[in-house]
Amino acid sequence: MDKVTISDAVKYIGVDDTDLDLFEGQYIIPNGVSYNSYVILDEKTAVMDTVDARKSKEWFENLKAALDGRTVDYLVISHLEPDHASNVKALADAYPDAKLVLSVKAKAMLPQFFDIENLEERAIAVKEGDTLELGAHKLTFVMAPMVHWPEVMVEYESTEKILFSADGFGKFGALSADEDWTCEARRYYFNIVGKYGAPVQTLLKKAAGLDIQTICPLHGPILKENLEYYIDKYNTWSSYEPEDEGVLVASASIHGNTRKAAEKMAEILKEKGAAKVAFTDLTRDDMAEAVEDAFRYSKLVLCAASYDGGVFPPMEDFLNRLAHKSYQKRKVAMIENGSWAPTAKRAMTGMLEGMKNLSICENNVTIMSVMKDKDIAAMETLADELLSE
Ligand SMILES: Cc1cc2nc3c(=O)[nH]c(=O)nc-3n(C[C@H](O)[C@H](O)[C@H](O)COP(=O)(O)O)c2cc1C
Repeated sequence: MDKVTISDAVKYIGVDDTDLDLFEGQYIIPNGVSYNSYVILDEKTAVMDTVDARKSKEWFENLKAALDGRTVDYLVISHLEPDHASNVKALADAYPDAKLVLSVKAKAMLPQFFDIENLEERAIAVKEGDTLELGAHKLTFVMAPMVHWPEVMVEYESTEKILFSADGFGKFGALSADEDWTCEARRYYFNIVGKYGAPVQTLLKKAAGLDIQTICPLHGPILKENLEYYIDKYNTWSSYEPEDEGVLVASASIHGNTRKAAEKMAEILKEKGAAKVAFTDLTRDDMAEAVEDAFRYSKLVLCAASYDGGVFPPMEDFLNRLAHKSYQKRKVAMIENGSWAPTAKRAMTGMLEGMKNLSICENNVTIMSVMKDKDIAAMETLADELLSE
């Protein structure tokens, strides 16, 4: 915590969590995650969100140290997800004079999580553009519904030009981890916020009207420099445009023959000059990273075994996840494998049909059990079609 510095008046009081097995019950986090929280010390004090219940003790210690004997005047609640709001009641109880500042929707949702006495008197429900004076510092509230919960708001502090961006611009990885921002921010974005591109675009348009010098998200590092880079990434991601020209080859193989064909396809694509070819084994690799790469690149090759009159479940799972996250605007090729009545292509096509603006190749390939020379020739044709504009 000591190394995270924002300013004399704005203190970081968040915590790292380095031994959580799965974030949101499904995402591996090899380098942990941080639950960020901040306190603004002015004539009035404002705590900006709390943290996950796993780290309550450490967070309260950080809070007390930062307050240095002062009390909490306001707790600003950007949204109610438990990884940030778990300590709302604990703080409300520990500081009975603190007011809870939250969106109108958050106020309505709060009793689902906590029974807070005198909520009517304690809550300040804010709307778009409302402000809160703390002294020299002033918060302006900007509603961000469905980024990625309905009650979300972000806060802009105009004296120091800080955007408290809720889960926006967050990433996996504890603050103690020394790692690249983009990879883990992209994996976080597409798997957690991905479905809500349009609300993110709306928020970005509002943010464009603010003079922002620092972004304080609820996960990951505080962003102080080169903010255009991060905002530009969010613009690309939330508009569902490919970030990089390239192909993700995704393989779902039972006994290994489909995987061999997938690897051959990756080789062919490289030989034919694909800008970048990424590969994922959907039976073993991180599914969240596969989703991330599907959005990152402009093209996708689905290689799957037939299974019980449908498609091998790891591929079904992958496509289901892509559908959840509004996968769109990409070119897709398919290679299916089967031993008696191949059905993978039909099943995959059915799942792709519900997605917007996909261009599906015509020369998709069917392999019967083991890849033959004629299959390789067919894959060459498919690669040409996929790489053509
Ligand atoms: C449980 C199970 C169900 C299968 N269902 C089908 C099927 O419906 N149609 C078909 O043609 N092949 C089916 N197969 C066969 C595989 O799709 C086929 O052997 C394929 O070549 C396997 O490729 P792989 O070596 O990549 O696993 C099934 C195999 C298993 C194990």
